[in-house]
Amino acid sequence: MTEGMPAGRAPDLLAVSGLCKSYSGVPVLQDVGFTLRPGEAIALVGPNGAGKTTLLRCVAGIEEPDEGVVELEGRRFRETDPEARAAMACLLDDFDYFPDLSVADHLALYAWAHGVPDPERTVEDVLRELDLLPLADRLPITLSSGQRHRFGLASCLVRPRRILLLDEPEQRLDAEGRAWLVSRLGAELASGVAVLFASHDRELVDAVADRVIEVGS
Ligand SMILES: Nc1ncnc2c1ncn2[C@@H]1O[C@H](COP(=O)(O)OP(=O)(O)OP(=O)(O)O)[C@@H](O)[C@H]1O
Repeated sequence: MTEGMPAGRAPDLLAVSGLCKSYSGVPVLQDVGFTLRPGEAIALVGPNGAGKTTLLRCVAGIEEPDEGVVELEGRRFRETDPEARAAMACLLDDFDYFPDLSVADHLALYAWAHGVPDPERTVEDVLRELDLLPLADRLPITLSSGQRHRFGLASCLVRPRRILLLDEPEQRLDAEGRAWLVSRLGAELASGVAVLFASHDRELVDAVADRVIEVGS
């Protein structure tokens, strides 16, 4: 246990401190800081343009903050560090895929690249869970926006993860999909995965988040 840590408190997985980010001189993030422990969920809330996505992108290392530090288990987080990359599964605005690989092939490649022992089995299980099995052989471009969003969520679930970073994971999901999301995120937390997510869905936030950060206030 870390010196000085209260008994029973898990050590921080992620520690964010002093994050500042401006675009063209206009401040978006000003001195943002928080910590996230295993099995804990933090929701980022706030109106359109508040800075939620910017904060997630800075934490994921996709965006360079003007100031501030992101640490994974006490070490500075670098996207180029394979260990750090292996820990963080992200679904951000700009989910990218290989346009000429089928849904299943894409996910299998992803699982294999992350060292999952039985990629095909893992992919099949996740496709089934997300109702994507009938679409396994389709190209991503042929999916509806909701199906493509499920595909993005699937890409986070076929790989190992200790932190899930999700930007509006509820978007484009139908009612059944939203109920699934609540229960899946609950299962992730129960297994010790930490979740940092931005959301406009109050029900999802209330059901999943241990703490809420109002971004931009
Ligand atoms: N690359 C960029 N260049 C310039 N301005 C940007 C850039 N990215 C974001 N912004 C601005 O930063 C502010 C925060 O944007 P951000 O996408 O982080 O907000 P958000 O809270 O995620 O919004 P939403 O709820 O609409 O998704 C907005 O004013 C946006 O216009």
